[in-house]
This record gives sequence, C-alpha cells and structure tokens, in this order.
Amino acid sequence: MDLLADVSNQQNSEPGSQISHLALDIGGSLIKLVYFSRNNVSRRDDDEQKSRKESLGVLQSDTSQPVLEGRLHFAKFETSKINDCLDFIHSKKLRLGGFRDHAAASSDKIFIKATGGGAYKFADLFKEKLEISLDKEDEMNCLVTGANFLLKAVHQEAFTYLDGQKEFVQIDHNDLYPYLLVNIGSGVSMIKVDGDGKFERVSGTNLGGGTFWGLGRLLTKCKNFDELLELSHQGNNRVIDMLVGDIYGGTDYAKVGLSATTIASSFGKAISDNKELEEYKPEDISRSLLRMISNNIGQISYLNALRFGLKRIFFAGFFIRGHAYTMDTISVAVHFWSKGEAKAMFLRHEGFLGALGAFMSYEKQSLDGLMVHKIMQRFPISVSSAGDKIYCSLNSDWNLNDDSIQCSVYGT
Ligand SMILES: Nc1ncnc2c1ncn2[C@@H]1O[C@H](COP(=O)(O)OP(=O)(O)OP(=O)(O)O)[C@@H](O)[C@H]1O
Ligand SMILES: CC(C)(CO)[C@@H](O)C(=O)NCCC(=O)O
Repeated sequence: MDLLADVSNQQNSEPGSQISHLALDIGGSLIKLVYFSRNNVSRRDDDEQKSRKESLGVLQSDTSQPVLEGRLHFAKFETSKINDCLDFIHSKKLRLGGFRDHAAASSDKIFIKATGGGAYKFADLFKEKLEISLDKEDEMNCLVTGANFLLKAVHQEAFTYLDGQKEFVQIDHNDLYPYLLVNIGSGVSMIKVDGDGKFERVSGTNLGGGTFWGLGRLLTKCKNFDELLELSHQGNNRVIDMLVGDIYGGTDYAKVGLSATTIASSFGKAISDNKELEEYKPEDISRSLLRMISNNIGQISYLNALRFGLKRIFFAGFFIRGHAYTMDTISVAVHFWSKGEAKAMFLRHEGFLGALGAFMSYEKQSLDGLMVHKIMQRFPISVSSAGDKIYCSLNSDWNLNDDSIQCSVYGT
C-alpha cells in the first residue's frame, strides 16, 4: 500500500510541503476535512527543531531526530456546497493524501478515508469528479476513536462550562471509561464508550443541530448559521417561552422543585399572544429555539447517563460551536436533572471527532517508511507501543474555525 505523497514529487499549493493522509467526514450538514501537510526536514533546520522539541517538552534523554515536520489541517464546508469542497480538494491537490491498494484488483485506484453518511451518498460524485474512491469507515467508530484520541492526547481538551466559567478538566487515562459521548450534529447520537473501540450507540434524537438551524432559518430568515447563533446573544427567550411563573401567577411551583423562571413550555407564549411571526424579534426566536434544543439534548443525555450509571458526559459536534449560551443551557440541564451528580463536559475540537477518527484509521499504513501509531501532543502521553511519535503543538483557538496545528514526527 503506497501513500501517494510518498511516491509523488508533485507540487501542491503550499511550497515545500506535501500532503499526506486526507480524511473526510461527510455529514448531513457539514463536510469536515483533516489532512497533514509535511515539510521536508533539512540539517539546516536542526537548531530550530531542537528548540521546538524543547518547547514541546521532549525529554532531554530522548536523542531522536525529527523525521518530518508539518501541519495537521482542519477545514469544513457545507454539505449542500459539496462542489466547493471538491474544488478545494482539487486545487490543493489533497488527493495526494490518499493511498493505492496494491492488493486490490485495480491498483491504480486512489482511496481516501471517509466517514459519515455522505461517504455512501457521494461516493459516485467523488469518483466522477476527482477519480477518488472513498474508503468507508464507520461513523460511530470514527467518533469514538476521535474522542478517545483527543481526550488522551491533547492537553486541556475537555472542559466544563457553568455560569460563564470555563474550567479545564484533567483527564486521568486510567479512569476515562465509561463515559457518554453525545455528538450533536444534524441529528444527535449518544454513545456509551467503554474503551478503545468498545462502544455502543445507546440512543439518539432527531432534534439536533439541523433542527435548530432549519427551524431558525425558516423563522428568522437568517442567511447563515453563525448569524442565527449571533442573534441569540441579544435575545430574550421569556418573550416567547411560557414560564412556570406565567402559569402559576408569578410564583414558583416549589412543591415539585420548579422555580417561576423555569421554562414550562418552549414557544408556549405564542399560543395566546395573538401575534404574527413578524411581530416577534428574530433574536428572541433564536434564543428560545437554542434553549429548547439544548435543553432537550441535555435532558435526554442525562437520562441515558442515568440508564447506564455514567457520571461523565462529553458533548461534541458542530452544533455547539463553543457557544456560551448553548454550553450553559446543556450544563444547567444536566446539573438540574442529575441534582449535581452528572457532569457535562465539552471538547475543544468538538466538530472534528469523526474526521480525526477517519484520519487515525490510516495509522497502520506507512508514512515515510515509518509506522505511525499515535499522533500526540507532548502532554502527558506515554511512549507509543510502536515507538514512533508525532508531537503536536496546538495554537490557541483552532477549535472555532478552520485552522491547523503544528506537528513534528520523531522516530525512536
Ligand atoms: N457553518 C455552519 N453551517 C451549517 N451548520 C452549522 C455551521 N456551523 C455549525 N453548524 C451546526 O452544526 C450542525 C452540524 O454539525 P456536524 O458537522 O457535527 O454534523 P453533521 O456531520 O453534519 O451531521 P450528522 O452527523 O447528523 O450527519 C448543523 O446542523 C448546525 O446546527
Ligand atoms: C443519522 C445520524 C447517525 C447521521 O450522522 C445522525 O444524524 C443521528 O444520530 N440522528 C438521530 C437519529 C435518531 O436516533 O433519532
């Protein structure tokens, strides 16, 4: 099996770099891409590498030399604009990140790892437009692989968010499992994770990110997702939501633990307001909608955690978008229903779990003659069983936008 980048000297759009290992996650709303572009390492760069290695905290006794350096890139496209994605792959020559399977009947075929429903739906399109065959990886398996990798390999990956306070969670590798992974994409999957490759999709809900964006677009005329999310900042959900206090004449229903400000019925005020849609502010609609979806997901997640006795729930998926109000609502729902027993946690690289999982599935294939068994940030990882390591240093905020991280590969 050859990685195309190993056998080709073709240029790509970044001078001095070569693409290897492109992986795709083609979902109902978004296509996510992860790819590695490497720079050739020359002797001249030795000093720079040494200082980088030191800054990454590689042990002084580790005398290994960097074998290659490069960047791990992340990009996303709306699935409805798949042609933009195909153009991107073409223009950046990302197809070089595929591989040829010599064991297969026609060894001239180029394969790219792909997951998500679109790996099936758009397989013919990729063949027709880019002459690429998609090597399909199971979506849930990729999500779990991506989540386990991030939780184990990336420092300050998981955090809690409550009352506007973000707090990073120290992950104990020996005490990570079991946990509930809630991936909020177009729809929502809830997966009980018991170990590496050990998981079960225990539940899901069709009220997910697609519902928020779809209903929000119809009700507010917003043109893009971020605009809708932005609107929710300025909105007041109490204008449309019917609160316990609205029903109980301003008082709590204390006997069953419901405060006057608890939402009794999302959008319930619209029943009796006698107002037309145009009379509601789009920002109030957006806020109510965001609260409704987030609350519901938080509640179902908690119920599933309860069902299996899980204390930790990790939320991921591009719906979250690192958005304060979304995370706060989910956290409050989990806290409220579990009476503080269960903990909602979020992942900095929320949207790329599936794509990273597909990317990791290349790991048994050669990269520059090496076997790459782990991609890891310096922190706080043990030596990989195969010996070869990639250290990644993260730049500060790449979870929110398309970005890349610096990686160095050190053979041992
Ligand atoms: N720029 C954007 N355009 C569209 N949706 C966005 C955008 N940014 C965030 N979202 C939200 O993220 C959701 C998609 O998340 P994600 O990419 O994790 O799922 P998906 O893989 O497309 O869906 P599924 O796994 O259900 O097939 C959208 O439904 C929307 O709520
Ligand atoms: C169908 C998938 C798995 C596609 O990613 C996702 O959109 C989802 O989990 N939807 C929810 C389906 C349900 O369990 O009701």
